[in-house]
Amino acid sequence: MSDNVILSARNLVKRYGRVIAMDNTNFELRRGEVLAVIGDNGAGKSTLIKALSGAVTPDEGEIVLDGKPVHFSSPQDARDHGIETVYQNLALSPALSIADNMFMGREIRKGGVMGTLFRALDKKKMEQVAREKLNDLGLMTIQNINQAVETLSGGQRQGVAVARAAAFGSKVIILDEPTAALGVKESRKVLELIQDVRARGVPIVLISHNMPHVFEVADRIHVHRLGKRLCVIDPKQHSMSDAVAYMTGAKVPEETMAA
Ligand SMILES: Nc1ncnc2c1ncn2[C@@H]1O[C@H](COP(=O)(O)OP(=O)(O)OP(=O)(O)O)[C@@H](O)[C@H]1O
Repeated sequence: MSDNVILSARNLVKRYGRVIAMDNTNFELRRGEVLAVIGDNGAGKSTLIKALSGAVTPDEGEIVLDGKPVHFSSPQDARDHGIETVYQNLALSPALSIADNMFMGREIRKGGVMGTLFRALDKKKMEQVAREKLNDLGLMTIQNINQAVETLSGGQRQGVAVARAAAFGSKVIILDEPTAALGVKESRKVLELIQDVRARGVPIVLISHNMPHVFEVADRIHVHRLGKRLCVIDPKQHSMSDAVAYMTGAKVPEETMAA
């Protein structure tokens, strides 16, 4: 397998009783790219993403991260390996502040006995780092880092979730429908953020039903159909109507990009 590939999967299978959610599917994410994953409802995109992010254990098949086979036992295990997934709804805890959300599960403790024995949090340090990370990604339209996340706009929330994923040395960021609940302006911000993250060299998997968004930011498009990857297309060589036709089976792809 080429060095250019950061995350791949081969022949993944997942059965739920008689339903085959993944039917020998393959997957390949290259370094530094935005790979969109598209497919009709029930095609098996979520199951694939859950397998890549440790939320589902495949019945068969192999996942390779950075050249090494991996078997994730949980989403936390996948995170520990550098795969961050931002789900549309589950991304953040609304009642907690921005800084607390950014450091959830990775809190910075105070030095000395207060930190080691009493596990006291270094709030100042966390606020400072959170501010820096948001600033880096051009997200400082947020006024107050101690503001509860529930008071942010949808776009800002997505921003915080993506910033959190991007801030902690992730190797891969998976975004599940990041613009689905957002207005035009907020969607634009999130699309810009995706491009910023790519510019920093972090590859992104973008699951989306929004064809204009997919065509705007994706370097390649993985088309999923009936539980497996049907083809990978170049958005510069194919139209949105081609993509939809492949997804729905109205058209069979003739040639696809090397996957
Ligand atoms: N936990 C489960 N138990 C039973 N069947 C499941 C489960 N998860 C997924 N499936 C089935 O597997 C198939 C693929 O579902 P999946 O959610 O992966 O598709 P999807 O492409 O993400 O769909 P959508 O775009 O509608 O979210 C569907 O037929 C679904 O009903």
